[in-house]
Parts: sequence; structure tokens; C-alpha cells
Amino acid sequence: MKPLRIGLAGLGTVGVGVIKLLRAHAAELTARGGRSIEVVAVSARSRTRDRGVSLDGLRWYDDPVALAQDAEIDVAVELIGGSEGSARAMVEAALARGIPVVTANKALVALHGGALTALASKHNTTLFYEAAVAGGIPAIKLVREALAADRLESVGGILNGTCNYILTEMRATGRDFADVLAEAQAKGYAEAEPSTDVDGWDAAHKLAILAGIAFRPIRFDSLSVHGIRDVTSADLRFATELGYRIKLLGLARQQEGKPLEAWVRPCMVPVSVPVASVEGVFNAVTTFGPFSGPMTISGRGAGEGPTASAVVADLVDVARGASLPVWGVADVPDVIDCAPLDDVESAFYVRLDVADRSGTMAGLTSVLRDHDVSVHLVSQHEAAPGRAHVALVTHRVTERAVQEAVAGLSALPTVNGAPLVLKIEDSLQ
Ligand SMILES: NC(=O)C1=CN([C@@H]2O[C@H](COP(=O)(O)OP(=O)(O)OC[C@H]3O[C@@H](n4cnc5c(N)ncnc54)[C@H](OP(=O)(O)O)[C@@H]3O)[C@@H](O)[C@H]2O)C=CC1
Ligand SMILES: N[C@@H](CCO)C(=O)O
Repeated sequence: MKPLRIGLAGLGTVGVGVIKLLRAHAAELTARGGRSIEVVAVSARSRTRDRGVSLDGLRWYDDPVALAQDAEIDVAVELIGGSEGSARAMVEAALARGIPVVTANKALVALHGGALTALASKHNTTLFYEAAVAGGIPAIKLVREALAADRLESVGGILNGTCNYILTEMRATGRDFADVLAEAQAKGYAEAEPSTDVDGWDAAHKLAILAGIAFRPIRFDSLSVHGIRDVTSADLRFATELGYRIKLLGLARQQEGKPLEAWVRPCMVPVSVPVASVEGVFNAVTTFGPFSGPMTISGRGAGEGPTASAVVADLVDVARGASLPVWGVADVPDVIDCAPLDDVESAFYVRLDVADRSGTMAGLTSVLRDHDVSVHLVSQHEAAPGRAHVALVTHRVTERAVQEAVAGLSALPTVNGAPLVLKIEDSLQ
């Protein structure tokens, strides 16, 4: 068999990892793919940067679109990043000429996956993106192939390692968000501009991709997205006391006859469920289907090695000649909106900073009574002289009811600052 010739755009963390892995495991990959897999052409911004791997003998392109049009490549690998610009133009150029594309670009697939898949289908080729969700964890293969027989009711999990690391450190050390974020930035676990991670957008990209495979493509803007900036060390202490862990979860759920619900938000999860014990930079993907039951896989969601492993696994599929349509042989369904969450019922955790004097609790409970929000548990700790943190766990209520009650609580003169509301996600197994 002729070698599978790769045009590789992006020679950063993942791109260099792919070159190293292809060289380190060349013999096994040839055996598994049935042909050798060789990088023949590359593109990046700087031609002179030392990347720690030899680029001798590889054709160089300043323009990734020109790389995608190189007649001597069989597959284009896009490891540039970003939902627009060069990355998108390169992927479109490769698919339009009918060659497969492998990408790790979650922003691109989350925002344009439906259109790119349709383009691939039109030109009788395939877009592969295993590395775009949870790095080294085979999340896409799990949902698209291993669970292809089931009609999943939920899919999601811990989809951002930076947030999981920060929450894990906050719990272990009692330090606050800003302090742990600064340390994570110094260690290189968090970006200098952390918003994509800590405000939930990276997890939302991954969730949109998973939901698209498990259910059907969703309009990214219809996702409800909240990050972890408002979670304090006091919340992590309350969680431990009440038998929970706080995790940034991204979850999509569609039960029989109900609309698709999908969100990213910090949640309280019971300590007994598998995702509760996934700590540090690790990610976890959890599914539930009526036939397959509950399933959770965890591992490294980022980094040179794990992400390169997922990219190269896609290249082995290409070498084997796999085409892997997601929704059917040809037609890509239209994008749908996720349902509003107002009527979704759950138990909630509400944490307030209050004046620690008589009558405060009576004021809180009268507001909850007026909004028909029933309390399941209450806990209180001194926050500062004359001030207390109060944690309430509600019985199941709608999102609308709890948000309206919390607006009423915020207006009380005894309540300082904004209360924090966390969903108690007790449906995972
Ligand atoms: N890092 C990780 O752990 C993970 C990354 N991903 C995804 O993988 C992709 C790559 O990430 P990562 O390797 O970390 O990114 P890096 O920032 O490390 O590397 C990006 C590369 O793209 C090149 N590049 C940027 N703009 C252009 C352009 N216009 N034309 C040609 N090349 C360009 C850069 O060139 P130069 O080096 O010359 O500046 C660089 O080599 C992203 O989509 C990311 O979301 C997914 C999972 C995990
Ligand atoms: N920034 C991501 C890794 C890339 O997907 C994370 O923290 O998980």
C-alpha cells in the first residue's frame, strides 16, 4: 500500500506531539493502519522557530490553505485553533477538494460542525475530530461508535481540566479562586487569558460536539453557560460537609418526549458518583442509555501526548479507509436550539452571606415560603465577626422558582452581595 501522506498545519503543542508520536510508533501504526502514515508538508507562522523536532525534507507552506491544496497530500490535519480565519479556511479547502480532515479544534467543530460535515458529505469525504473533546479520552468514538446502538438520554461530564484543577486545589487547600487561578497560570495549567476555560466556553464547545453526535447538531448560542468564578472556598467546605463535590459539568439530556436540555455550570454532585472522584486536570465523559446503562470514562483531557494520541487514532482510521458518518449515510440534520431551562426541576444549593443576628433566618425562610421553595437542609458558618455564610439545600423546584426566590433573598437588608446558586446534579450514576 502507498503511504498515507499528511499535510499538517499548526506546529504548536499538539502538532509537535503528532510528529513525535508518528515517528515513535511508526512500525505499530503501519501495522494497524495497513500502510505507513507520513507527514510530508507542514504550515505554521514562524518558519525559523526551533520546535524540538526535525522538519527536514518536509514541504513548507506559510499559508495553510495552500497546504490543503497540495496535490501530494491525502489528508489535511488542522492543529491551528480558532473557529474562524486560517483554521476554518483550511478545513473548508481540504473538504471541498474531497480529502479527509483531522482536527482537534473544538471551537471550529462546535460552531461549524454541521456545515463542515455537510460539506464533507457533499464531497464524499469525512471530518474527524476525536481530539476536540476531552483530549486523550476516546469520547467521540464512545458515543459515535461504541454506543451507536443505544438512544442516549444524557451525555456530558467534566470537560475542562483547568476548572477541575482549580476546584480540586480550592477544596484541598481552602484557598480562593483568584489565588489558585494565579498559581495555575504560573504553572502553565491555565492560560494568561483564562476566560475561555474558567467562564465555561471551552467546556461548552466540547458539550456542543457531544450533544451533536448523541442527539443532533445544536445552535451553540442556545447553550446555557456559566463558569466557576463565583465559587468560593466556603462553598467547597459546605459541599464536603453536605456530602457533595463541586464540579464544572457540561451535560446534554433528552428524555422521551421532552426537548433537548443542555448546559455548562458548576454543580454539586454526590460524592458517591464516578465523576465526583475525577480530580485535578483529569476529564470525564459520562453517558446514560436505556440499553447500555450508566458509563463513565476518565483520563487526560489535554496536553501534548494525550491530544496527539487522539489525533493519530483518527489518522489510523483514515489509513484504514473508515468514513464514519454520524447521523446517517448522507444527510446532516438541521441545527436545533436547546430548550430554555426555566421549567427544568432540580434541587439547588443556595449560599448567602448574611448579617448574623436574630430575625435573619426568619426573613430568609419567609421569602422562600412566598416563592413556594421548600428547604431540605440548612447549614451555617461564621464568615467574619457579625456575618455568617448560610447554605440552603432545597427540595426539587423549577429553575424559575429558585431564581425568583434568590432575587427576593438578594433584596433583603440582611443579605450581603449576590447569593450563589448551584444545581444539585444527582441524576448521574
Ligand atoms: N493544547 C492542548 O492540550 C489541546 C489543544 N487542542 C486544540 O488543538 C489545537 C492546537 O492547539 P495547540 O497545539 O495547543 O496550539 P498552539 O498555540 O500551541 O499552536 C498553534 C500552532 O498554529 C500555528 N498557527 C497559528 N496561526 C497560523 C496561521 N495563520 N497559519 C499557519 N499556522 C498558524 C502556530 O504557528 P507558530 O508556532 O509559528 O506560532 C502554532 O504552531 C487547537 O484547536 C486547540 O483547541 C485540543 C485539545 C487539547
Ligand atoms: N483548556 C482545556 C484543554 C484543551 O481542551 C482544558 O483546560 O481542559
